[in-house]
Amino acid sequence: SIQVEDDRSGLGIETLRRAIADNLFYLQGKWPEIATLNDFYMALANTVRDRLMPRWLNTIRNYRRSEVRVVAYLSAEFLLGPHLGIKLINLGIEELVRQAVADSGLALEDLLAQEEEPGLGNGGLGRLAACYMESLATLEIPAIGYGIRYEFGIFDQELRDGWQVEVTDKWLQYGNPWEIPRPESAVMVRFGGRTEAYTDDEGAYRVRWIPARVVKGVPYDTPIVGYYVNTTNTLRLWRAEAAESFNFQAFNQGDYYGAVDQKIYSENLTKVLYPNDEPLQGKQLRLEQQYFFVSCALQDMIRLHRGAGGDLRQFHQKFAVQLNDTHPAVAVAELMRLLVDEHRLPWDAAWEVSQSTFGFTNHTLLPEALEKWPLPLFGSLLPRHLEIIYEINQRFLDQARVHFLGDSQKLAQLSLIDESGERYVRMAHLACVGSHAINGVAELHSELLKQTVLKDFYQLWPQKFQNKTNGVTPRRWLLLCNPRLSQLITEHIGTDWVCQLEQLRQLEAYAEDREFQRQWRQIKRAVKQDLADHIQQTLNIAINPDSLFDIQVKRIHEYKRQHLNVLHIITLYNRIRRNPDIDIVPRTFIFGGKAAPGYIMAKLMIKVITSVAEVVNNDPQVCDRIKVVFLPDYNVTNSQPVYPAADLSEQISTAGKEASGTGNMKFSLNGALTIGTLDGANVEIRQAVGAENFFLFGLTIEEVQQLQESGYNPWDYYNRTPDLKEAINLINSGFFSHGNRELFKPLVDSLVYDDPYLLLADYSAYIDCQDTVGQRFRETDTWTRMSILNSARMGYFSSDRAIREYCQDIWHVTPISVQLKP
Ligand SMILES: CCc1ccc([C@H](C)CC(=O)N[C@@H]2O[C@H](CO)[C@@H](O)[C@H](O)[C@H]2O)cc1
Repeated sequence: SIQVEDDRSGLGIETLRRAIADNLFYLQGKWPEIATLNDFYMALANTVRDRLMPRWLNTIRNYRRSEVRVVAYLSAEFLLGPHLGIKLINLGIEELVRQAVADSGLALEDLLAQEEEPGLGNGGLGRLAACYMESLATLEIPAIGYGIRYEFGIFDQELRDGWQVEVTDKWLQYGNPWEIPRPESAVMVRFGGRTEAYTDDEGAYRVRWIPARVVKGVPYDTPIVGYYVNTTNTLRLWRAEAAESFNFQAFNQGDYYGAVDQKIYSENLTKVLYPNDEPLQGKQLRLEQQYFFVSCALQDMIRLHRGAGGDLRQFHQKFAVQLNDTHPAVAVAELMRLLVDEHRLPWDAAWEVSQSTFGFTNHTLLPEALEKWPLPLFGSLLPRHLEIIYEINQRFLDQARVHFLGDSQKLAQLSLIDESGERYVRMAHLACVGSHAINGVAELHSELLKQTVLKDFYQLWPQKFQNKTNGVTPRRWLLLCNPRLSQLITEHIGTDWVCQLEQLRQLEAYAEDREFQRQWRQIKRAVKQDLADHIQQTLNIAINPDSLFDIQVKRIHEYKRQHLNVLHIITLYNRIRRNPDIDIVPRTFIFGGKAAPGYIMAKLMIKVITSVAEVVNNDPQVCDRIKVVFLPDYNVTNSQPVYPAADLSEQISTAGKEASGTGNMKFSLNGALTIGTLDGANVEIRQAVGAENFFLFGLTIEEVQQLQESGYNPWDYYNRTPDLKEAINLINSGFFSHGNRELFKPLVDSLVYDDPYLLLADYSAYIDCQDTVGQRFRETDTWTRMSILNSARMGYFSSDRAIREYCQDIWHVTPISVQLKP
């Protein structure tokens, strides 16, 4: 008898092919001959989704078991990237599906390319949250990610005449097969209004909050599949809807706008992601977004806990809640409101629970990125929370007063309320007071936190402070984005490295092996050729795959110093112009990254890159020895072919400014060598790969502080460094701007008169280091050995290692393997 597999779960190639055809017919409602590629993508996506459902529902069943402790990761951003590819890999069905799609007359690559990525984040912080969610599932840790389901994610970037132009990110226009709406789990969120004290039926003093507006929060669940495990955790993203989507009375009175204004107002709440990556905007809608998803999340957790028969006094034993920077920090006040006002726990008991529940991760030292809300705004939007924050502050300062013997200056510095001028609520302080653990994201950063922005808290609670150096998931950032290198690695050391990245160290044995070196080089060459073909097709720029691919991809920001990279390019260009026969190593400089729309200097940095590119790429004297490319719309999808293709990874931020970086890890993992400063995780990468396999340059954090204290005058460096002066003068002359001397004046002036990020001070060391890079690249075997050793020694920088540390030191949770019960 013919064995027919279940259409929904079967993994036979014929069953998969039939399931795709069925979903195309029944879900997309299309005949194959008229179906679009997107229809086939949707049909395939639903076919794959069916196959993860048993894991997902059995994992969810676990959450409800009272004895199961769950990690809740609260983040305003989750930069997930496309789903289909990583789900095929983590389910272990990639080759089966590739065959089934081929049997349907299509190519899997073409369907993968159809997916609109959910760009629900800006950069490092959002992507880290996504890597951590994937590692939590792979490590079989029960976890829920809580965030916002923005209707419009990070803008799409187009370059028009070399300038960034933002285009709305309509990621939901064709629907999203990877989410399930859960209207039955909606919760209500209040805003504005006033509070009222009253005595309850037990005669206890109580406060009620009479809101001005109520909005409905509707959750949408997305499965996060672990690698080769049954655990499939939930990412619960909240969408705002009108509590009353249509006001019939208003309509009857002919007030048609009134009938829907609530709907418009409410839905505006989760309409769009704020595209700022560091500079603060302090807009009311931003605070509303933060409070909205935090209240939804905490109400959801309390419902789950009580649903499992839990007592709220043990809430912290059920949930370990991590605050991903200060964006969800209002959670400290919201949990107190829910426990005290709604569930009538005594203040002290509630505070005990609250502090034991929260952990806080800081991701930036930039003063302009530390969130503080004007008191009037905060008080008018969240009147009850302000009262609670006053109470928390009172009790905290009483404690601090004892410790600091009434040092009022110190108390003012510690206070949750900044009383220095305009009055503000300091969200980082609220997070520190309300959490039992505070961590930075790289050793240097965590040290700087204790010495600078949070030093007073460190003095008060040294035991709370920890370091958790960032990590990246090897499933997306090696197995998925670099299948050829992954295969070479697996052929030599087996497959364990995918979940035990430390296993890569076994590659050290092959670092000098000539045949292995040849294969390693061949794969890098092939990946570079692919990127060259992509750039030729999409940007019509011909690049030489044998040139040194020198890549800097990350958000555009002055502290990341993309403009220092440009100064190197112009310096090389001037060398060629001075002596056209000069023998330089052919280089392809590749940039990518979005600028926050309101960040003028960052936008000017993009323009100077594209302007230099236009001149250098078309200058016959250069004759292709240098090419400069700005890859538009840098996002997760577009970054995946870039990390594997790099020879050189640019990590050149001013020491003390980049909290960690994670791109630096992705590059090294894929065999790129790093040119970088002693900043963020560069320090630990250099320690891991060996100083001899890392191109270090620049001022250390101590030297930066000394120079700034001793009075830094960039003009002196400009004057006494001929190559630097010539490069800056060339920009200033209008040479790259069709003679327009005004265009880049703001950039040049900021450098020669102010230079807050010390580019001019680091210029000479950078150029010298780049010359060393060029020489080393000529020594092919040496470079290949260094490249192999870089990959071999990146095991520590797996997000699995980071998550194991969070589980052990902050969340105190242990893995639970999921049984697939029918
Ligand atoms: C209020 C606007 C805003 C938005 C985002 C942020 C994030 C904290 C910025 C961010 O993404 N920081 C990056 O976080 C990464 C993950 O830890 C680090 O690797 C980067 O060094 C850090 O810049 C700050 C301020």
